[in-house]
Amino acid sequence: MNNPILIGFMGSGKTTVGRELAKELNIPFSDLDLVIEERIGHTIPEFFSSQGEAAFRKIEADQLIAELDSENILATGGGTACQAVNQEILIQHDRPVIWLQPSDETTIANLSGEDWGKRPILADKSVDDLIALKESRQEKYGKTADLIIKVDQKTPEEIAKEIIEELKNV
Ligand SMILES: Nc1ncnc2c1ncn2[C@@H]1O[C@H](COP(=O)(O)OP(=O)(O)OP(=O)(O)O)[C@@H](O)[C@H]1O
Ligand SMILES: O=C(O)C1=C[C@@H](O)[C@@H](O)[C@H](O)C1
Ligand SMILES: [Mg+2]
Repeated sequence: MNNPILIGFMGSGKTTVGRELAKELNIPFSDLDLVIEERIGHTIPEFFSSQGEAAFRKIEADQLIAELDSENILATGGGTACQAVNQEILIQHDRPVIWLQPSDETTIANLSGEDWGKRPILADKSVDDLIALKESRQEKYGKTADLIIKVDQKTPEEIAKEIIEELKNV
């Protein structure tokens, strides 16, 4: 099997479900955000405030290519699949790209509390801004996705199992 790549908006569960999927399939897991944090020696919010988003996007694109050299299940960052350069890479690759798709309500619930502050893109943003950003990105995720998985009211384990079933048909 070509191991899947998870895409989707912040809080859709890419990291959480990716870990579960890797456990179920007994395949190593990589999380692009975490690999980048190890590489730069700072948290992503720290890097955004010192170097800015454009610098982050360069490293993200570079690290995406590096991660695709491995067979690990890959959880991308929330903006990875929205960058044109990354879309090219994801489309050309023959690994299945899975879009985790939550409702607005689930997105807000998943990002409330601590998780909001860990995402620099959300700094100083309201809930309405968050929903507008999510809406503006939908078409971009759709462009690269081979499979859409709706995640509302499902546990990470259930989502992982559904992905495994659906992958048999991709
Ligand atoms: N299916 C789920 N059921 C319950 N909680 C969930 C589910 N999926 C994710 N969460 C929770 O939502 C929060 C965000 O999840 P996660 O970090 O996996 O999202 P992400 O898509 O990786 O976000 P980012 O794009 O910012 O990396 C976490 O606190 C996680 O525990
Ligand atoms: O949605 C985004 O643009 C981001 C999501 C996070 O996963 C990180 O990759 C970073 O905070 C940017
Ligand atoms: Mg994540």
